[in-house]
Amino acid sequence: MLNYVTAGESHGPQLTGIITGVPAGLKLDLDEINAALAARQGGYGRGNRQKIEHDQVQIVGGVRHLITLGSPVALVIQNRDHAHWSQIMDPTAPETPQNTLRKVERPRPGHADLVGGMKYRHRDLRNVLERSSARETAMRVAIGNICKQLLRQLDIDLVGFVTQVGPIGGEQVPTHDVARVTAAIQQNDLRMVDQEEVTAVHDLIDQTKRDGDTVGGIIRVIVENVPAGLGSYVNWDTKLDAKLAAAVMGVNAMKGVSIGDGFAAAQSFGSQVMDPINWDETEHWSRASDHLGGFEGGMTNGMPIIVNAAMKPIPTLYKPLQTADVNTKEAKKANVERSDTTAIVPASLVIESVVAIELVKALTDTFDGSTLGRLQDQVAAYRQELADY
Ligand SMILES: Cc1cc2nc3c(=O)[nH]c(=O)nc-3n(C[C@H](O)[C@H](O)[C@H](O)COP(=O)(O)O)c2cc1C
Ligand SMILES: C=C(O[C@@H]1CC(C(=O)O)=C[C@@H](OP(=O)(O)O)[C@H]1O)C(=O)O
Repeated sequence: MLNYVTAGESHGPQLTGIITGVPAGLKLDLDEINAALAARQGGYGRGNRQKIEHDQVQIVGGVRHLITLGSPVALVIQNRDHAHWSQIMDPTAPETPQNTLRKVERPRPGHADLVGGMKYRHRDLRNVLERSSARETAMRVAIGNICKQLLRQLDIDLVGFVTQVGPIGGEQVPTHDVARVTAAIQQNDLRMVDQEEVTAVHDLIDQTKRDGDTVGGIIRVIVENVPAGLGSYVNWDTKLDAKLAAAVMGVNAMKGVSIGDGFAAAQSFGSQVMDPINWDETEHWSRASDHLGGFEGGMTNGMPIIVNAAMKPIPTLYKPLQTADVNTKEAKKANVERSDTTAIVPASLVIESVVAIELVKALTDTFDGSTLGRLQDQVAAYRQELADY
């Protein structure tokens, strides 16, 4: 089964990622990975860090001539900003007054600073924020894009987009058409389908920034053409909707995950929420609707997967909140580290990525993922079996 680990601090030399279980024989499109990284850097409301970075993936293991070998794939993304932090963030230089400059002692409410310091006995909270920073999500997007490329070889496509920023937007008519959504969101810098909301959201973000405040939002990922029966009802820890929820919640600043109609389903009657089953000669098994977001019993049911994620506002406020110095215990205003006003756009790419990764995990758990060819054969045979059921 595919798995991955990442390492690296926000202002350290680089991010490192290792993916195990990538099938042999997958031809990688490097430009596509780099385009995904560039998209994650963009979006309205980002801070100045992205003017410094120019994220490009280096593949340093597991691939020859752009084709995966079946061995662990190792990836690197440089932190250009490290040049400005080379002493402070040098992994091996001894501690001196010079390289402990820019100590963080006033924890920001909502960030990992205070609890991370308590747990790991750090008195310089930089030791916490450097890793809790969402800089790490650049690597998850690179890994996610490799998974997206693999899914495409199995005719599975997905897209993440923004449905709400602060109070603007909201539940739209669920759209299951990945190509249509992808085309629509490329028309604006908010990855929103509804173009009419875009100007209002720009104004909201501008005003929020002027106020020294921040704003969150809601992201949706839709996935098309996933075969029924991935995941299982037989045990709590085999349910794929639960694994997806954990992966989404594992992204920085996520506070809610729902599938399909999600919380709205709780306000509706059963007749409005269950997706009626149909069988006919051409379509075989199909559903009249997709309120349940493609899941029944923790298993994919063949309908598009719909995952929603609620992102809280960014914790670092330019008008900082009350806190206390972790060393002197004096009441102070929280630390202000350069920051985004909103990161809902990059987060939509990160959520898309973790969903892609989780689906590849499920596929390579269910089928033999040693080689792409065998995986394709097994998935095709399985799809035929489902159609014949
Ligand atoms: C793409 C992305 C960018 C983010 N940028 C910032 C930022 O500039 N400043 C900040 O304080 N938090 C930012 N965050 C949120 C923090 O990383 C996050 O709130 C923090 O790690 C605490 O974790 P938690 O919110 O999951 O509890 C960002 C999150 C994401 C997904
Ligand atoms: C570096 C990225 O996001 C960072 C995430 C982040 C945080 O606290 O999560 C804080 C900011 O870091 P910095 O103080 O260096 O600007 C963001 O810029 C990135 O997305 O590439």
